[in-house]
Amino acid sequence: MRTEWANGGGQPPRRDLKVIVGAAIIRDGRVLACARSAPPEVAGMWEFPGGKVEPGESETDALVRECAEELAVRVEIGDRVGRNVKMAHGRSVLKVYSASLVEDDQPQPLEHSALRWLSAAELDSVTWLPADAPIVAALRPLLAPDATRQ
Ligand SMILES: Nc1nc2c([nH]c(=O)n2[C@H]2C[C@H](O)[C@@H](COP(=O)(O)OP(=O)(O)OP(=O)(O)O)O2)c(=O)[nH]1
Repeated sequence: MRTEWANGGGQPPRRDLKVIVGAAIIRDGRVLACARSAPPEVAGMWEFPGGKVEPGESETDALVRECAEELAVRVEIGDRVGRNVKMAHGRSVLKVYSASLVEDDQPQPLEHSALRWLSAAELDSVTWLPADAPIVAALRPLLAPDATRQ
């Protein structure tokens, strides 16, 4: 007998699916990229600030918490950017949202080794974590085309 699952995908729903959220913080036509400081295998690669959604937490709440912890900033969360990206053989999924800084909050690299504001033309000047590639592509039209135009 064939089993139909409520998610309609023909796959058993994963109770252990880990959701990782990232914030594409955009200011003056540039996005904030953050260099990971750990673990060693990904140190120096670039990502969006964020992390795991904790049990009972919404994705938006997780982003607000992670941006405060990692960058000491307040953010307002906007629309999704790009698609869900499956990671770790489908055990986790990356979801990125656009975000804006509240007032004049200035990001501080509390957990990253460097921060950079990138225009569309500068997006490829850093090495992103591999899972971020489709997100970076979807982000491009939302940014200023080069570093001089805003
Ligand atoms: N934050 C973030 N993580 C990403 C991105 N792309 C990507 O593959 N990841 C991966 C790296 C990690 O394996 C995982 C997130 O882990 P993390 O260490 O940042 O999450 P966390 O702050 O909740 O971790 P923890 O130290 O509290 O356990 O997702 C991205 O753009 N942003």
